[in-house]
Amino acid sequence: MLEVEHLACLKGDRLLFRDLALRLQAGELLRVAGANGVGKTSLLRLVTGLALPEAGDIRWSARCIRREREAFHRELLYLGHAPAINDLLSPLENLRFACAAAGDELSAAACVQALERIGLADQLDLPARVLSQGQRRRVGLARLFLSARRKLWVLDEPFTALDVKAVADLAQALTEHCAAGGMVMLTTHQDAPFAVPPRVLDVGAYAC
Ligand SMILES: Nc1ncnc2c1ncn2[C@@H]1O[C@H](COP(=O)(O)OP(=O)(O)OP(=O)(O)O)[C@@H](O)[C@H]1O
Repeated sequence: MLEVEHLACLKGDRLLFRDLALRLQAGELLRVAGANGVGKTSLLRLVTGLALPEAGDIRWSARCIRREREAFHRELLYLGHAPAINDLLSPLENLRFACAAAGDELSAAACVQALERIGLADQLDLPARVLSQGQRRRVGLARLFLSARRKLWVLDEPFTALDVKAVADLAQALTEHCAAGGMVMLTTHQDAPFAVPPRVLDVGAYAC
């Protein structure tokens, strides 16, 4: 379980939010909502341990994520709002690099399968710089199909630039991850076709 209590986020000299609390249990999908600039991305970065809070506690399996950083990160998949892609590399090379950097030893065949599943069968070997925005997004999202063992998926605007079918497929993949005992925490400004509407956390309710 992910537990957050009394969380405060400072940017420069501005307190974005304070006293934010959330709980995410196995099987749950949480949508982090709020206006532009309210602090959704900032919250995701705090929860993943990529940024430090001004105040508050973040626990994974009842342990502080700062003290158990490595164990926490083994169970976490974080995809930021901008696809982290090297333009000179192909989708396959990018995916293999991202997996290796995260400590996942995966075969080329498994990566090819994930890219095919996300709809990039015809772009496997193209340099990433020629890909469309939606295809670039898909390169990053292919990691979802290789990350079932990572319980917590934290996704910043995963639906951006995807076409209607890809949005539906992604919503299905996230639902399946939760059904298998995983957890998803995401931001999105668009309505995604989830079979069951996700629980919503409004960051604006904690704004300063
Ligand atoms: N040095 C700084 N001083 C003051 N405010 C800052 C500083 N750096 C960032 N900010 C503010 O912190 C906020 C960061 O917002 P964040 O990216 O978390 O918002 P968001 O809710 O994800 O927005 P969006 O919906 O646009 O993606 C913004 O309002 C930004 O203006």
